[in-house]
Amino acid sequence: MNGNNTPTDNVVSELLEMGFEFPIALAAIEAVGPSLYDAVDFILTGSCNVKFEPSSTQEHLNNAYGTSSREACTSKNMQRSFDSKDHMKQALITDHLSSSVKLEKSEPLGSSDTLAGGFNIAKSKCGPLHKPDMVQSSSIDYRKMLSVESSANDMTLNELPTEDLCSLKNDNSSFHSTHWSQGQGIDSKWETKVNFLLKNYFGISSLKSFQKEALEAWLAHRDCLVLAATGSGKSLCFQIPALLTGKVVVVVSPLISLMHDQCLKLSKQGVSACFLGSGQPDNSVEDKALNGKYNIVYICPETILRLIAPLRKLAETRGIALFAVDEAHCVSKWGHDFRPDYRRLSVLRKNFRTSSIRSLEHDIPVMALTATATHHAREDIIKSLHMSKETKIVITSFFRPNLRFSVCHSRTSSVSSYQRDFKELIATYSRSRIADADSKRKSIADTSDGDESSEDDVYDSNDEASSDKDNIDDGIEDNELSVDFLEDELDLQQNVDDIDVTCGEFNADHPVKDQALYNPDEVISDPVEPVEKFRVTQESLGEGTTIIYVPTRKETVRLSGHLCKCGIRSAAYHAKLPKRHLRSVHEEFHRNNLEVVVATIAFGMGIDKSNVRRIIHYGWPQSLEAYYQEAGRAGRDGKLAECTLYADLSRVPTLLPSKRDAEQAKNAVLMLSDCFRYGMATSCCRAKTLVKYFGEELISGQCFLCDVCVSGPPKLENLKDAAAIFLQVAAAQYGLIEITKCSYSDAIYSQTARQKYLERPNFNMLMDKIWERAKGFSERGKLWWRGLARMLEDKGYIREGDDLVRVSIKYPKPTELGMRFLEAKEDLYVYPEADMLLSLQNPTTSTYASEWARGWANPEIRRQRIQSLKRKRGGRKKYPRKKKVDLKTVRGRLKAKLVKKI
Ligand SMILES: Nc1ncnc2c1ncn2[C@@H]1O[C@H](COP(=O)(O)OP(=O)(O)OP(=O)(O)O)[C@@H](O)[C@H]1O
Ligand SMILES: [Mg+2]
Repeated sequence: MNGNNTPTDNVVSELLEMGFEFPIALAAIEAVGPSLYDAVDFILTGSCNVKFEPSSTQEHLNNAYGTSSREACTSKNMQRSFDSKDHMKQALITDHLSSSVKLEKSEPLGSSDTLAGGFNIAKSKCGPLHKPDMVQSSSIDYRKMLSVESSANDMTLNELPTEDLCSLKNDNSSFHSTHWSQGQGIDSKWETKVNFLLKNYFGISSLKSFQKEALEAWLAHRDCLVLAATGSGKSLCFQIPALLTGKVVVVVSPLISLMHDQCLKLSKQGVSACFLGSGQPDNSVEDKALNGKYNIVYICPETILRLIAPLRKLAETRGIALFAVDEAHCVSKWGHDFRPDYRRLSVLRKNFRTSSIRSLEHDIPVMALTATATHHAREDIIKSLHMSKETKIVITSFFRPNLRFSVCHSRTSSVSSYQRDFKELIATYSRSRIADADSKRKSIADTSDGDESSEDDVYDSNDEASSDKDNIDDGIEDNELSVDFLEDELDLQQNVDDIDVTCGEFNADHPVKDQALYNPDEVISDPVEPVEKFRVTQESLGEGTTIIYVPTRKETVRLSGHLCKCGIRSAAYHAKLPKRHLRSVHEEFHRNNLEVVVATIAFGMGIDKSNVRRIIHYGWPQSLEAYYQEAGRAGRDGKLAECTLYADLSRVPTLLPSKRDAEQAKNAVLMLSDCFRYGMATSCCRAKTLVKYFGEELISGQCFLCDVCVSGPPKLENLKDAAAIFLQVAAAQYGLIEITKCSYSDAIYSQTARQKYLERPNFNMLMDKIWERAKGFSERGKLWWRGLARMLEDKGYIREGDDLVRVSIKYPKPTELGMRFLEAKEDLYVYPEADMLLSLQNPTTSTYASEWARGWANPEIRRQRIQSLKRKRGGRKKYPRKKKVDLKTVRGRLKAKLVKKI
């Protein structure tokens, strides 16, 4: 940040970076002064704390977005919001945990310093443990949170006072002693014991087969790599060993919020746990963890590297049953979420083996778990973690039979696209709200009124046709990043912690006692269920929540604003927003108070909410790994859920900026390229493509649900002639064929022209030649040829002339295989892909460069072109003219900055 900037300048730039509009940022600063924290509060919450009731949402929106934002920012409204600021201020660091938190007035709270030390969870008042909103309905007792030591802290399985657990204790006392030795007490009956634990702690009737395999590997003291679909239940594989042995299980996890949520869940299930993040260490929680007070200790990779020595001690005293590396794809440079610290976890293997700790009978096993790792990534994980040669690899099907995948063309990010693409979503939520309880009649009336007007306001069906046409961009190759992408988007490459505590402790609450509460219907279905269940179904998706992933922070704010305007309870989520807001969004989402969260990929790993019905990607994801991981957050209850990718199929996606070395950059392009091909495909089942990417063949051959399975592929075409011309032109340019052999009449170039292009003719040059010479193909736009070139490249007929890796070929050079195809004059039956179909639906008269250039010499043509350009400009966003700005005033300086940014 510039040293000359005033505090106001800095706050405004920060707000702009967060995605807020300039006038709103200014208005907020005028209202609350140059405090970033207060300004964000002011914008996001208006006159109240973040609430997502329809009325307040509307107000919140009016304050934050669009034309109404200006009205809302009148001094009266601002004053009202400002007056209530104190009311919404976060009093304590832990306030963000839950709005259902109950403060015990009789006992004053300590200072926030004390609170930062950690917190204990009181007994749950919630219902069955496996209820999706169980975590939300809990209450946190701050009195207990403040107690330095709770007797429950030391509670082990043996001491839990329920009848069931007493019987468990009697049954399994041998393996709950502090010095339980792996191998002792675990006999052939281990499965019965595990089933007992499953029922009592997790409300689950039996292990899935992959969980059983992973546990068997652990029992045999083997390292294990578990690859199982998102939401399939990988956590149990490392939670059970802690309960079975009474030893500690250390889990490496990448995010504090993820660790926090898992600890909270475990405490409800009767398992004590804590997490140790990477911030300022809290010695009391850390000490207790290292003294073996908790069954499960979650640690972020940086911290575990710091704690190797005390962990070795722990291994010798209470004992460590297992090291689990969760979200293990973070280890791999070939993965989509690489974390350098994960790579250093090989220290675990080195430091916790019999050769380095004498009292150990066996090396402490390492279990790595992930839902998304290709073959390459798997090898990398095993190698990087120094896992043993005997590592057992447990793989389950990646297939999620209840997910309906589809791809739609959309320009995205333009308001007209929002109106068209989210019309159905808005209608769905409006309908479900209208069908709500009578007691909410008033708010229903408000909402439906709002919807009607908003539809009138925002949706104009006439607009659809015109914007559809606008949507096709035959200019294709646009590798330049938009202004939005040029902002600092580095954090988009990573998930974000929406919690600002560095550690926390969670004591075991009572596990489920009443088996009658256990409802098998609510348990997630096995991922390899027969597909018949969902076959040919158009059943409604039903109620539930939606996550929309967008590529930029600005867009989270913009799209969420649009949805709110249309009456949807929606909120934005991205890494730059204050943690308190993020945590609040997280919780309101889990409580079903929010219908839609519009987020960057910061709304990340480990979102374990059962009723997410739709995952919408609004813009190209960066890899299929990331896409599948994010899509996997839908339908965890086993019911039908939808995963839709809206992308501009006429444009080649670009990589978001990030620090990458040459190898990573190459790999990132390859991953993006696979993603692009997934979007373009029209003939292969989406689910099949996705699981194949992870090395699995779909047994049923297709999912019967996705857009391709439902609509079927397009008509098969023989593109032999087009392919031949493309290859001939390319081969002639490279001098690979005798010019006289060209089948089209005048493909002969002058020697100088040939010389000029000989070195490396690019795709556009080839297009000019094709249109110039092969008149029969003039109705096929560049987009169509781009599709054909991609097919030829995939078949190995052409390759990049400069040997660089690109998402879409730039310098097509025929290969030997391509030349053989050309000579053999073979048929080429293919299904046209998405961009080819798009091009044919919106034919444009193709002009080749030389003709186009000559046009400028003709005054009449020149006049027409200039006029048409002006017309086009008129219809587009008008950028502010460079006005003279007064650099002496704050407003002037900010305006100058804004104009510069644009
Ligand atoms: N054997 C089982 N039977 C029924 N439900 C189970 C079983 N094992 C786990 N589950 C449930 O599956 C849900 C998801 O579990 P978990 O969070 O461990 O998934 P995951 O595989 O780690 O997902 P992710 O890849 O997103 O991290 C949990 O609610 C859990 O209770
Ligand atoms: Mg998990």
